Amino acid sequence: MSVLECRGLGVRRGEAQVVHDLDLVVDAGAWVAVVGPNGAGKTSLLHGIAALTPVTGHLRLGSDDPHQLSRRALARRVALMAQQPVVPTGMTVRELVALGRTPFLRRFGTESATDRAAVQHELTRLGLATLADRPADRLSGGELQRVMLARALCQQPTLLLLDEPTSALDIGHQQSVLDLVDEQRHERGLTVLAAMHDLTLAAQYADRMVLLDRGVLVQDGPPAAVLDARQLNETYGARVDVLPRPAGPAVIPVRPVSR
Ligand SMILES: Nc1ncnc2c1ncn2[C@@H]1O[C@H](COP(=O)(O)OP(=O)(O)OP(=O)(O)O)[C@@H](O)[C@H]1O
Repeated sequence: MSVLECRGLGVRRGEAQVVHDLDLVVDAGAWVAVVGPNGAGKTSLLHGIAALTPVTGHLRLGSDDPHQLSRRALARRVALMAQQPVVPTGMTVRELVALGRTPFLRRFGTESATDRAAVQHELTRLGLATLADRPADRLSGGELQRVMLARALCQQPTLLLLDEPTSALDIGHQQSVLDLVDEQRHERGLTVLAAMHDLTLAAQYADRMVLLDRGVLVQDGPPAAVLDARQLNETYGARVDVLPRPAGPAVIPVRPVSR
């Protein structure tokens, strides 16, 4: 059963068509990395799927059109960890993470013991327990990124959309955060669609990669097939070597040797 189905999907931003005629079917429990150069349309695609931006064509989450679901129903199914999170002023880390429980709150917005336990659980798992009472607008970029992931996981979604989830993280936190998402995938069949610039890291976690170029899906397959040096040169204008490694291909930037 597919969790996500896009057929002939289009996304416009302002006057520009930024995603064109995109076909993508994602099965339950898969991890699909969305890669491509700056401006390729990765964020626009994720925002279209999360019903934050209008789309054209066919889009289904299971059998539902996300654009027709109520915000509450949609938030119980899909969580987006945004690339540029909005942090309300005056909110603590715990309160910001607790926003992930909003779709589960009872009438009058009261938190249950289950909601509080879910928040504490994610704070602890992401190493944020000691930051819980700090103002959320006074965190480092990497701390905030982990807070936003904790909030998304609190939603207990079926589909997790990650937009550059590790861009501000040091190498240790990159691995621990992606390991944690992968654990959720195996424990409860979470499906992951993640826009990532680090191709080597993306290849280690995703079992499938889709490559966007100027809004068009140009490659779709296992990382070893998509990460081809010639293709990457064509799409990114990058000089790279691609080395086969047991955990997935490693993409190494190559600087021409100067004389
Ligand atoms: N609100 C907007 N109004 C008009 N154009 C926009 C808007 N947001 C994005 N765009 C344009 O849409 C195109 C796709 O942008 P998008 O953010 O989806 O790309 P991306 O692949 O996520 O890029 P990056 O890797 O730089 O984050 C870009 O040309 C961008 O300038």
